[in-house]
Amino acid sequence: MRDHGAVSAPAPAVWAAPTLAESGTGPIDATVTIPGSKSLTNRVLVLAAQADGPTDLEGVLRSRDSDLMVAGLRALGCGFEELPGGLLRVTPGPLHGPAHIDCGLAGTVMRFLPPLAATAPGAVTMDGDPAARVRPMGTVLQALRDLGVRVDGDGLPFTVHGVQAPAGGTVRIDASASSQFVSGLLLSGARFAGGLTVVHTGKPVPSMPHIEMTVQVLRAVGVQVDDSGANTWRVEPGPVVRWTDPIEPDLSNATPFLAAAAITGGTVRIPRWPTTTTQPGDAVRDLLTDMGAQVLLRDGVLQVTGTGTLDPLDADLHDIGELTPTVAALCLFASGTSRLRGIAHLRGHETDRLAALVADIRAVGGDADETEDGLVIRPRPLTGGEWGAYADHRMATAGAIVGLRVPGVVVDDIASTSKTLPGFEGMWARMLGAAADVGTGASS
Ligand SMILES: O=C(O)C1=C[C@@H](OP(=O)(O)O)[C@@H](O)[C@H](O)C1
Ligand SMILES: C=C(OP(=O)(O)O)C(=O)O
Repeated sequence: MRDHGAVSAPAPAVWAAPTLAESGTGPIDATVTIPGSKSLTNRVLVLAAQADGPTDLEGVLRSRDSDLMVAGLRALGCGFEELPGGLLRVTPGPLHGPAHIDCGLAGTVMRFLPPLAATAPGAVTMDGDPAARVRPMGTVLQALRDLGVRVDGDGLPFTVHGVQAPAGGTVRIDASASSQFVSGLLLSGARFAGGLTVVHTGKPVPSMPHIEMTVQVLRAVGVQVDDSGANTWRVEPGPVVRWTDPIEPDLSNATPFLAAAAITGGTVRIPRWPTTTTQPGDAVRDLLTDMGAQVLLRDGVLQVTGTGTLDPLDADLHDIGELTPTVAALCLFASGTSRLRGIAHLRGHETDRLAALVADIRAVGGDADETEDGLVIRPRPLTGGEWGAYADHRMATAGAIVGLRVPGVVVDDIASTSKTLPGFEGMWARMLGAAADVGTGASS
């Protein structure tokens, strides 16, 4: 069985992004199979660790972020077993410390596990990559303190001193820097003796679809949630039953492939596109339609075809911030100036994504500026150059998109894609030379 014990950051790997012209295969015409959603996988893993019996999970993502979640839950006392057919069996045990948890650069691990650790008697220390240590964390830790849990530290590294059934109750937080502060508390709320009521006060919470996803998965495992009031969520204490559905593909990870079709006049199809979903990646259908691509969802397959022109965008991405690197790459090839708004919180993502995008766009001869809450991107002819990944999977895949049309783009660390999509380069190469299905298994 795969070792989920230590999931260190992969060594950086320089990658010359292939242009479509170099691939010599004509327009892209590919069907790309996308692995499971990071956000769903890591929520379902946290819930399976609290369930009333073993859960066999189908379609879970295997990547650094999900491996870190598995390792963290294992450290807290949970069992994991690979079953035939790609299933992962999660066997909940009594959760307890002492334990050490490596969060890597995974927001879902660093924000979802402290509230669970608060319910695991003993000391649980958590740390992560150097880049993780500057990500906003204090809100979750202060929330736990306000709930009577002892916590040492205000950011990574920190220690949570868990107890059997912490009292719970009402906690007020400012979640304007990350929706994950709310999701993390809700996901373990049923284990607090009095349940949890989370009240947000402050500027609007970003990434609201991700909180809707949290509410939906909690209800699917029998947890009672009241989200009827604005900025208030109530989770009742009680048992967690088993999750049964296959995990949806990661729609955000599908977006670089769809963007490839849109900017090159090719066609990309993504199977198993859900009819309804809380994944923010589903918004790519509207974004690409607004930009002039042809978008068709039929029989569970999303098909995008580039039409040869791309209109500029003026869009508020507050709810769907994780799509920004893909969208920014698309905007470089639009017919006019694009404005992306509502994404100041991206400064606390894997890297400061606004600064990183501006730096990378300029490095390949482009013209972009940061605004207070977003980006302005003015298309102009691009040249090659080094595209920095900043350890950020979505920055790396944005570089791949740009490189399709611009010779000489070199991504300085393509290995960063292993955060949520290991094997990305192989999938990309096969898309360019694709005859048939582009899965994740085979090497290129
Ligand atoms: O809960 C989740 O799974 C996520 C929530 C969002 O975080 P923010 O609210 O910090 O943007 C999103 O950007 C991230 O990729 C995944
Ligand atoms: C912001 C992201 O990740 P994380 O879950 O680490 O916050 C992302 O994947 O775009």
